[in-house]
Amino acid sequence: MNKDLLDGRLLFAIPKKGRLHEKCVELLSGADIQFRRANRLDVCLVMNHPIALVFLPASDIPSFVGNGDVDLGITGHDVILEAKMQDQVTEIHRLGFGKCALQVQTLENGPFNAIEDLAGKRVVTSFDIIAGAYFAKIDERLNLTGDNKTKIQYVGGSVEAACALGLADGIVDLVESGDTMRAAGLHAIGTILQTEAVLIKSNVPHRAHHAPLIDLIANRIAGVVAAGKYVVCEYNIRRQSISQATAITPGRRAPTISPLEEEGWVAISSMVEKKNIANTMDELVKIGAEDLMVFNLDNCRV
Ligand SMILES: Nc1ncnc2c1ncn2[C@@H]1O[C@H](COP(=O)(O)OP(=O)(O)OP(=O)(O)O)[C@@H](O)[C@H]1O
Ligand SMILES: O=P(O)(O)OC[C@H]1O[C@H](OP(=O)(O)OP(=O)(O)O)[C@H](O)[C@@H]1O
Repeated sequence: MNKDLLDGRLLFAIPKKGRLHEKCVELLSGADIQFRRANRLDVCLVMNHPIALVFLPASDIPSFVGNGDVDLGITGHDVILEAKMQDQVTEIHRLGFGKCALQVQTLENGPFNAIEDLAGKRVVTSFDIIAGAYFAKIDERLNLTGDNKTKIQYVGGSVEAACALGLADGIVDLVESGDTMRAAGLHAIGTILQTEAVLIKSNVPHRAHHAPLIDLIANRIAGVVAAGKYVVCEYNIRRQSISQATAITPGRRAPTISPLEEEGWVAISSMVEKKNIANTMDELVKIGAEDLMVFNLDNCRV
């Protein structure tokens, strides 16, 4: 692509493959950031904003944003810490996907069942910076020095195989459902951190002229994320139950309450967190709510 085409455009880095890619593309579509990516091309122009998307490996995005080569990016919180870029980037929003935990794991029927048991032993991981810092603190606490310190070895993938192959006494790897860990005969003996995908911007000052466009995109993305988190719950209820009903569905600011044509009844409409909706409906039915309806949101600003 001709470099002049990028002049003046905000550069926005998106994971080019892997766990986060598909969700990012959905998020861009929800925020009406329109693009057509030619086959195998890693840079593409957004049609309805002065933005160019740059498709990069998730693990490279923190340093591209942190060094000011691109303005905005989406990647995992874990990846930012692993790249030691937490002071060079600002995490604008958590995005509610790519949620998992970075855990210390050992063989289920093996001798190492606590973090302290692993201190001084061999740990294999793709997160050698985070795991190194974590075990350095444990070594220090246990006064392990020199050759007695925990040995951290980097591998690029298939970390879960390292214990069974006899290469490691423990591993540090991401766990979401736990299927990979269980299939490899491992169990978790400690959690180093919880992570999810985040929208990040560069702290490099020469990128500051893009601030209004960054705010616009960040607000749109926040709207799409919130829309995925909430539903709208509407129901009818007797007037004398309003205070109980509003305690169950307080809404974000307050519920909307409208009179019904039928004497003594009102309709209440309120945003409810999706994960609580089944319990909320049970409680509403118990206090006499009728005609309950739940609607998904396509988009919102809250
Ligand atoms: N099982 C998972 N569940 C949820 N999020 C995950 C999971 N695995 C990884 N992630 C998140 O996605 C990020 C990228 O992981 P992913 O495995 O897709 O890497 P990748 O850059 O595509 O590397 P690779 O090419 O080795 O697969 C991780 O750093 C983490 O934030
Ligand atoms: O707890 P689970 O739901 O099983 O997820 C955990 C697995 O997901 C990630 O790998 P991924 O499947 O993305 O493949 P990778 O090993 O190629 O990175 C991670 O490295 C684990 O192996």
